[in-house]
Amino acid sequence: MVASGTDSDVGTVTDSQRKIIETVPKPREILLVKAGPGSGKTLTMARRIVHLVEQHNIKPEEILVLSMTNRAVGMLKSTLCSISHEESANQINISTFHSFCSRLLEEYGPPYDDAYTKIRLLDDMSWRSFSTIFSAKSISLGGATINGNLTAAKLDKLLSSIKVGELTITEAAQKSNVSEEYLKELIHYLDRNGMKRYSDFITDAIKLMNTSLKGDSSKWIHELANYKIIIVDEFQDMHNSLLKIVKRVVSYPCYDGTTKHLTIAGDPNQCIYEFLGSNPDLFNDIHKEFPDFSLNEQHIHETFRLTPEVLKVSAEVILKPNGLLTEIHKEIKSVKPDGGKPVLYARDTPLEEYDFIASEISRLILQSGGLFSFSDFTILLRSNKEVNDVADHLNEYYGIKCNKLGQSTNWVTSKVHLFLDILNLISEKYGSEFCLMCILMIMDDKPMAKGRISKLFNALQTIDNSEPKYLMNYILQDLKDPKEKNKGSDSNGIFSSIYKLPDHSLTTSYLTKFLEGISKERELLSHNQNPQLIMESLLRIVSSGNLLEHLNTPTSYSLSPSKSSKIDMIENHRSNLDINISSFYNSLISSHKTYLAGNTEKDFISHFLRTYSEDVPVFRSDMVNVSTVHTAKGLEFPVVFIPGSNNHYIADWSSLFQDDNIKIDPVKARLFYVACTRTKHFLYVGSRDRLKSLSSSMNEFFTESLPDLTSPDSHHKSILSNLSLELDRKLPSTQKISLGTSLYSKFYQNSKVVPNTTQVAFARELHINRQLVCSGAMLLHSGRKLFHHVTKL
Ligand SMILES: Nc1ncnc2c1ncn2[C@@H]1O[C@H](COP(=O)(O)OP(=O)(O)OP(=O)(O)O)[C@@H](O)[C@H]1O
Repeated sequence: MVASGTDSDVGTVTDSQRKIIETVPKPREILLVKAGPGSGKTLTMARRIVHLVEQHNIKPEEILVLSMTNRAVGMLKSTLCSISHEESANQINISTFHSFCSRLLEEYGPPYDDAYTKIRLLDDMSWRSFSTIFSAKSISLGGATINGNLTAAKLDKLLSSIKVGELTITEAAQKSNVSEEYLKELIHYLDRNGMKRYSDFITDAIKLMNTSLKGDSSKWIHELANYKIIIVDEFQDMHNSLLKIVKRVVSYPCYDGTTKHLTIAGDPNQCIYEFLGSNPDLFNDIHKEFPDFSLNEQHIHETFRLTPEVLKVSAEVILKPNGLLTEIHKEIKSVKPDGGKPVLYARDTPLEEYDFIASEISRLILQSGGLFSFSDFTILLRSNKEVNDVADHLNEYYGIKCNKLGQSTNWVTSKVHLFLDILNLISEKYGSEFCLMCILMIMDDKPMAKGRISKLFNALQTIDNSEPKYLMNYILQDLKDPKEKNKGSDSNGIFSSIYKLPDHSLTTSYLTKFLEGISKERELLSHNQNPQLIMESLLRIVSSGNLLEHLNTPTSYSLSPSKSSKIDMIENHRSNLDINISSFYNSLISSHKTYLAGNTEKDFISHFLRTYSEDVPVFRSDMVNVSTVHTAKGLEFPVVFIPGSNNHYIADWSSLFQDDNIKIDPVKARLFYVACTRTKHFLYVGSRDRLKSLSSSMNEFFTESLPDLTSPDSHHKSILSNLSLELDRKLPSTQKISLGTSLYSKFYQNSKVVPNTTQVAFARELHINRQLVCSGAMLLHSGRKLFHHVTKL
């Protein structure tokens, strides 16, 4: 039942939401909120927070909210701002686990351990460079050459096992037959420079919390002892190390001697991160994790997103046959009007399937008179490779522009990562000399470059390196006056003795110019830092020396055999480079917005260097969304396609639609459940088999008839009015709708519908498919033009 919502504190919520919102936050109790897809968990948590502050006298700084993704954090923050005063909403600490841990280490770490004064996130790309630089057959150490015998992958594995405590340094050295001293040096180097991986943040934060409790209460971490309420959203995704954080924070003592209250929310059937260690049974076993806490379990009984028909498919076709139908999923009711059965379509080849998707998109846009826009459509796939392939294909053959969700930070793993190394040097962050080594590797294009870098690293272990900028200053001094190398401190001249002139004059001159550029741009950016100025500085820096050439050259260019494939490679690389540079710039812009909205960092570059990898999807009305199911989690869209017609190429969901005696597959079922519950209105499922050849019960849930927006009877007319209400958009004029409809039919009649191609010989099949593709492309191309025409009316 939807409540009328007269209470100004609680607002328009259902009875079950209201009960959760108003539950008294008892100490040493867990409020366990289990709720299905689209039940408004985010809104319920936001309203609970407001209620706690306004009705239970809880101060905003006594509440900590932890979530898995930056997107979930953003959604909760914006919901909170919309229902309460922005000022008090901003006082509540809502963080992702990683940003909570890294901030804890930076803010509270130094009094306990000096090591916490310098923390730098080592992303995958830098970690790879680290492993590459320090892996070799022979390694320099203490002036001698020792047997290294390490590939980059092997070193990566070794260091990771040491860091997570699976192997001691001695065991790792014995296992891989390398010098223990060398491994020690590398670990020491990472520690000394505060170079941490994400997993280190979690382990170190737990260590810090434990250490802080060793003294009396005056030594406790103030912020943690102050929290009375901990709220964790998307609890089904919790994996072991994150659960450890929750347990540590919840059991952290309070100054007033009470125990904290924990509210957790989630849907056990949306647990799709088992490969990272999350466990769908955690919800049921929660008492084992918190044995001293009492449990108060509550459910939300409604879904605001799913139509009754989609809800039925999710419960009866997906959950029930796979043994996943629980009380919550049985109880849940849709508050929405009927929306028609989901469509199950079968096509023989991927091309036919794309043609169908492209035609449906154009049909719905046209027949709705432009009520739908391209970004209302989302295609959900299982892997990033499928996302890329489908997006490229739709773009190339049908002219559909695609927004690949979750890939807006792809630049992080491209050559554009160089910009991050430069920004680290500009801001003189700890560990920035490692960035300088990475850049030196690019500048030194002579054979044995890696050997020289590791020699430099080894030699540098002996000099005073307590300052983050020591390497840069040191090299500058050495470059300026190499004659001085035998004077002054012992360390003088190391660089020029490794990069000897004249052999390395080019590298030396590149490096000199580069370092001068860094000093100059640092000075300029010390007055004002905004995305445009930063971008200009970066472009000026890379324009000198060979960095621009490095950016412009594809990675495996020199290995490519023929001239024509080299040209293709360059073209492909340049267009990707364009995309990556503009997405880097977009990341700067969106990070700048969050920086201006209030943060703790002293300057914008520091803020950016901490948050650059956090991806918040941006929707573009002229682009269809293409995404993996994992990335689309937590999102909702008006129309969802889940391709699956061809099992050679696209994820094969077909076993889910077979009779119950087919093997139960809960992992696949949960993934499909997340996918199909992203839709607010229409759901299209691709299948290898026609509906009539599936078990007869499937007719009850699916249809092969496409949603009809144009039928003149009142029922169908109401589909468009309902859509306009739900999309919160004005219903297009009758003139627009009939124009779109007639243009669509005119075109549709002209396009040739190709018969089933399975029996046609391979060549002919290709030919026919090609025709089909062309007709699809023309259809959409005209659709696009018509769409603009219709919307202009
Ligand atoms: N009481 C309510 N009245 C009307 N709409 C609501 C109410 N509560 C939530 N909604 C709407 O329901 C939709 C789904 O909410 P939300 O995204 O929070 O669901 P969720 O439970 O987090 O779903 P999922 O687990 O699938 O991510 C949103 O559009 C939200 O605005």
